Amino acid sequence: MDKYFIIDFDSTLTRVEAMDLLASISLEGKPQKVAAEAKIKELTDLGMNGEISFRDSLKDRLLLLEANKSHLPQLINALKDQVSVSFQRNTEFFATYSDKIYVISNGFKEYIEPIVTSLGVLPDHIFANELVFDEKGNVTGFDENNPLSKDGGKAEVIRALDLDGDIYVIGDGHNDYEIKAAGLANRFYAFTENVSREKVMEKADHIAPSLDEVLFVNKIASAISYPKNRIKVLLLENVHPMGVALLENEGFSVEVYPAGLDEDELCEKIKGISILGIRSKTQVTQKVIENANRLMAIGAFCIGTNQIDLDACQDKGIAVFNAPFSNTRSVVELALGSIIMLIRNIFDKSILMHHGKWDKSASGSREIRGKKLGIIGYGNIGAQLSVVAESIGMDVYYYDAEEKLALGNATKVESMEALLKTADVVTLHVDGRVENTNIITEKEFNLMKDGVIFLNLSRGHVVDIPALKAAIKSKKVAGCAIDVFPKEPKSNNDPFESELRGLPNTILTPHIGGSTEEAQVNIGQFVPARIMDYINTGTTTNSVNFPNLQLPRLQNAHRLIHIHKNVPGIIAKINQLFAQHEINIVGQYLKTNEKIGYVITDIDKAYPNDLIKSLRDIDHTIKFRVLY
Ligand SMILES: NC(=O)c1ccc[n+]([C@@H]2O[C@H](COP(=O)([O-])OP(=O)(O)OC[C@H]3O[C@@H](n4cnc5c(N)ncnc54)[C@H](O)[C@@H]3O)[C@@H](O)[C@H]2O)c1
Ligand SMILES: O=C(O)[C@H](O)COP(=O)(O)O
Repeated sequence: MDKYFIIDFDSTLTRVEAMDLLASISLEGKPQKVAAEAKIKELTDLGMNGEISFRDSLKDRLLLLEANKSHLPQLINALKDQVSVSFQRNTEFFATYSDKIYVISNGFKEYIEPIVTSLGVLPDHIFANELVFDEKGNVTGFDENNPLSKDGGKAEVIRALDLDGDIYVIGDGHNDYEIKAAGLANRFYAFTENVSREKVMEKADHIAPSLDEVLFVNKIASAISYPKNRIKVLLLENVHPMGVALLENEGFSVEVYPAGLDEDELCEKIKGISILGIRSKTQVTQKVIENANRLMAIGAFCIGTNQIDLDACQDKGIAVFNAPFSNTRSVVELALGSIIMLIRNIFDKSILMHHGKWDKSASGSREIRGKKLGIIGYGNIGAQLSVVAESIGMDVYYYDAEEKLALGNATKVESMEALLKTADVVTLHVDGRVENTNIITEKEFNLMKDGVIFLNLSRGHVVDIPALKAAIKSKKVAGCAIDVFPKEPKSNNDPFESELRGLPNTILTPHIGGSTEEAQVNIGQFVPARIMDYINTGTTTNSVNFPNLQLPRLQNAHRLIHIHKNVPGIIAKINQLFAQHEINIVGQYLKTNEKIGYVITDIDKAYPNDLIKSLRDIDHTIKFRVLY
């Protein structure tokens, strides 16, 4: 049975309503422009939702337009840039199926024809209204005999066409659904790439966020390997709206959740999800990964990735990305600010003031100038803090488990013990690996100077909290700032429990070291960009668990992405298959780490179907996908 595609024009084939665009041209410079444009939009929506008769909507809009023939070339030019993105990329569909595609619109032929014929639609497959002009070229109305100027006109046109085959209607308006309602179409696809109308979507057989989706469900070759709307994204823990918007604009189906989820909840939620976005709270455990049946990538919208079982992800071919330095500066500023507040006992003084007590005294208050700052963990945050602290006069010492270049005049110390004995202020900036659990216990506090200032803005589990409490009570620690806790509430609605509550000169902050507008915007841009690069091109730059490969843009080729266990002979097997099938390799890229191999092969477009199956079937294959 032949399939015919009936495609609407305004807001489906183009991103805009052409009459809105015409209004902005024809009313340019006129005082009534803003009001008339708003009214035209309102009338369009009422008509498209089926809330007023189409003919009334058309008449009223034309009256408001005050259009003239001379406005049309400008309109056509503007419309050329407004062809819907998924239609632009699927010109091959128009070329291959030109005898099966009809554009039927209640708009006007005068501007529709030049746009859709340039896509490859046949002139005699275009049905639309026609404008009527006076002798000065002013639009005075429309051809009232044209069936498309009447309610139910689209159905009438299709009936007259008497097409022998299945009829699939793609449109955003109620008037498109009416074709199906009249019993003239087999399926109605509510097209939502540009506008989503609830009332129309309710009636649809299928919601199509892009033309690719229609082609995909009809098993017609599309310009992209997989419709983006089928890629489900779950974003937890209040990821910044910038990140949400970027992923939505990419066409993914994004679900947002404000808090973290516990293991069991996530095991349920993760099913069917292709991209997971989290922050520091959500534990992505082995069990979660076992339940993740479609997961391709995880974005940690933060620095730390200790909350993710990276090995389990690797074993399942799930790439993990983070934002390694987007909030570094924010943590540094909070650390420095806290040091000043603590060394002057500001918080306790402020609390007294709020209780009406005036305690003016210099006793126990000091400057930070010349004090010895001891940084444990001289990574991105530790090193930046070193520079900033030195610039306001602190004497910086650091200890890192790895060899690190001293910045400015900072002094490298050979052991943590030596650093603890030296520093007036000890600040922790180590990463959250399991081995760092309780690296600061009673023993380490005992090594510190009496009256030390202590900060932890790294991870909660690195400090033994009862030992810290004892050190504060004994005045070994004169002040501390703690931003991270072994157990943190799941959301802002859950209570905060800690032994540290109520202790003197103790600044407790709710894990906000990286929570500034600037940092969250940076992260909201950085992580989606890495994820989209990975999904669209296979690029793994900045992945924390995948071999890092920066890949060129894919041009006129198919990209085969093969993730496998790093065992000998896989590349040979892949290339053997290409040779057997006489496939021309355009480019090949390979990188391995201890556990996995990542091979990308760009090949000529033509390849037999069984090649894909053979590649998937190679022993030790973890994941395989094709991009084009
Ligand atoms: N409070 C917040 O909101 C917040 C924000 C951002 C980052 N963080 C946390 O801050 C920490 C530091 O972040 P970063 O970006 O600088 O990380 P990083 O990976 O750049 O630096 C960590 C450094 O610690 C060193 N290190 C690890 N274990 C050590 C140990 N036992 N002794 C000495 N050195 C050790 C590493 O060699 C590395 O140089 C991380 O735990 C991160 O999760 C917290
Ligand atoms: O790892 C980080 O970047 C910090 O711990 C911040 O985490 P958050 O995004 O959960 O605040």
